[in-house]
Amino acid sequence: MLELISLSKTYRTGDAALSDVSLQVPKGQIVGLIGPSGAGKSTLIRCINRLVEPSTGKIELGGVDLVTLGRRDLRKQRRRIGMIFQEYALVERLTVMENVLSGRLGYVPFWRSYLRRFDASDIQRAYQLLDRVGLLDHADKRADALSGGQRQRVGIARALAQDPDLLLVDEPTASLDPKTSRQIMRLLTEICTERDLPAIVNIHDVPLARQFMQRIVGLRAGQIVFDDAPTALTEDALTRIYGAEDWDAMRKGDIDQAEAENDAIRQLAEVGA
Ligand SMILES: Nc1ncnc2c1ncn2[C@@H]1O[C@H](COP(=O)(O)OP(=O)(O)OP(=O)(O)O)[C@@H](O)[C@H]1O
Repeated sequence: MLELISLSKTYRTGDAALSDVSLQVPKGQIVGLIGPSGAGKSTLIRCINRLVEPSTGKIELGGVDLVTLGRRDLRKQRRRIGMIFQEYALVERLTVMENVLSGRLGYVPFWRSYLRRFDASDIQRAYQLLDRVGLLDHADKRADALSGGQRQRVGIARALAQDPDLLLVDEPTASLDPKTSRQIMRLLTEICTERDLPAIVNIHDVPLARQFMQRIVGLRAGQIVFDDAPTALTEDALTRIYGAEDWDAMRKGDIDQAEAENDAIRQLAEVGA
């Protein structure tokens, strides 16, 4: 389980990005983090893996407080946290297999990682993970030869190669088309259930969050203003999270996008007819 206890972060500039945030994410639960720009979503995720130092509060993962760790222990604990990024963060010139194996680098001694020598068991596991994300046939391809959706699948397999106790996922579908986005979200939710993994997903797309998340946490100005099941995410709740003006604009954007998709499907059907 992941537990945030009264977490606050004020940047040196004086920006209070998080104020007294408390949150428990049990094993196997996937939580969607939504909120307007500047609400503190990235700061929250970055505090958990200590890319940003929290100002006050505790972050416990399976009972270990991540905030007070020294450098060495922090490196060890970071292995337990799998990160998945919007822009995939793959090494483009390496193969799919090598990218997945890089998830093991925190576990192998430096000289072996330098020579990129991995145990047979690591390699076998990487094949299993590639099979799970549907990329077994692409193991030897270079990462830059893959589509966006395939790259994100490699990103997921790499995070799982770490054998993580937590997944932190930063806008995983922001660079993908709507259909591929749904496939990636489905894969992520299935994986969290199968592995009993807690996950926090920073997600801008409200309809996608509603469709796939088990729980939604809404941040506004660094505070949790909504924490409930997707079914409770009413227009009122969304107005509370985003403010009336922004939510109206977002809703209109979603309707325009859905209409554009329907138009495209209709036109394609007409061409095919
Ligand atoms: N490195 C930094 N130094 C100073 N202030 C920062 C820094 N990073 C973020 N902030 C401020 O902290 C607040 C929260 O920012 P954060 O990036 O966490 O929000 P967000 O919800 O992830 O926004 P977005 O959806 O636009 O990515 C904002 O006011 C932002 O300006």
